[in-house]
Amino acid sequence: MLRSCTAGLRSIWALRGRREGAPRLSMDLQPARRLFSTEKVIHKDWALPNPSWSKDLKLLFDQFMKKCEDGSWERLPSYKRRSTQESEDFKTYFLDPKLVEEERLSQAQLFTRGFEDGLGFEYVIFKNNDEKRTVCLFQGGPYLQGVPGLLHGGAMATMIDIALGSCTGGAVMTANLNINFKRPVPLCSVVVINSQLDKLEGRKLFLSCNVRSVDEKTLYSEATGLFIKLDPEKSST
Ligand SMILES: CCCCCCCC/C=C\CCCCCCCC(=O)SCCNC(=O)CCNC(=O)[C@H](O)C(C)(C)COP(=O)(O)OP(=O)(O)OC[C@H]1O[C@@H](n2cnc3c(N)ncnc32)[C@H](O)[C@@H]1OP(=O)(O)O
Repeated sequence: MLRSCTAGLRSIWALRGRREGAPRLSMDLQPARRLFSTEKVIHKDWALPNPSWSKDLKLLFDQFMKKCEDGSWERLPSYKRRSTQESEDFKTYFLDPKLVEEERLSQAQLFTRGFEDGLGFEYVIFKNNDEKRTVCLFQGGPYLQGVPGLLHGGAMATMIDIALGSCTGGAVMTANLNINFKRPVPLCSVVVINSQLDKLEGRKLFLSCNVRSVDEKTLYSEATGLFIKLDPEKSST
């Protein structure tokens, strides 16, 4: 585990070194470059391998990509920002312009995608629509440390929330999340989150998941969640 983390960090530092060593642009060109690279970052799909991914994560990714070939599974792309359609869906419920200034909103991004490659949340989600379940492959980086050498429980809870949410569809909010942390997760290791939709009752979606090691021998966590489809007649704020 430690070896893969060190290798990951080494490649991050190597990337940084290259970036820092790159020739600087003149002052006049920098704003244009910043705008261009920001655009590229916003539209980049982050649920794809990068040099910080461990051998385990790449191997599992390849296995699931194979399962996608017959159409039974699909890889969910992941962006730093919500799509225009998703944002419009949620604006219907959270319309109060006093809450967040438009300028601040334009800076908003999914916080799990706010880290440099390998330092935070590295993950990809695969969905099986017929079976109403998803598999999330997650490698928690060194900036997600809680107890020394271990992944912070809040980081795990975040990924569980996202994994359960990926089994829903449309505009939903988490109403309840229950997690049993059974074993601590080593920092920089890869875990597999298996989530499923158990029951749909009106606007209520009942979901559950388990978090296991790649070899499936260790059960790290079990969780249940209640998600509520937002009611267009109600404003939540
Ligand atoms: C989400 C993005 C999706 C994009 C998709 C991208 C691709 C997929 C990839 C990745 C997925 C990403 C997933 C991200 C996940 C992140 C989610 C969050 O972080 S959410 C922030 C934290 N949650 C809050 O802040 C909620 C705060 N609470 C509320 O706003 C309301 O309470 C709300 C909307 C949850 C419900 O309010 P009401 O007014 O619409 O509905 P009422 O009438 O109160 O409840 C409806 C039913 O649910 C029960 N209910 C509500 N809350 C309950 C609770 N806590 N426990 C038990 N039952 C509850 C009620 O008893 C009622 O049941 P009866 O219909 O009468 O049978």
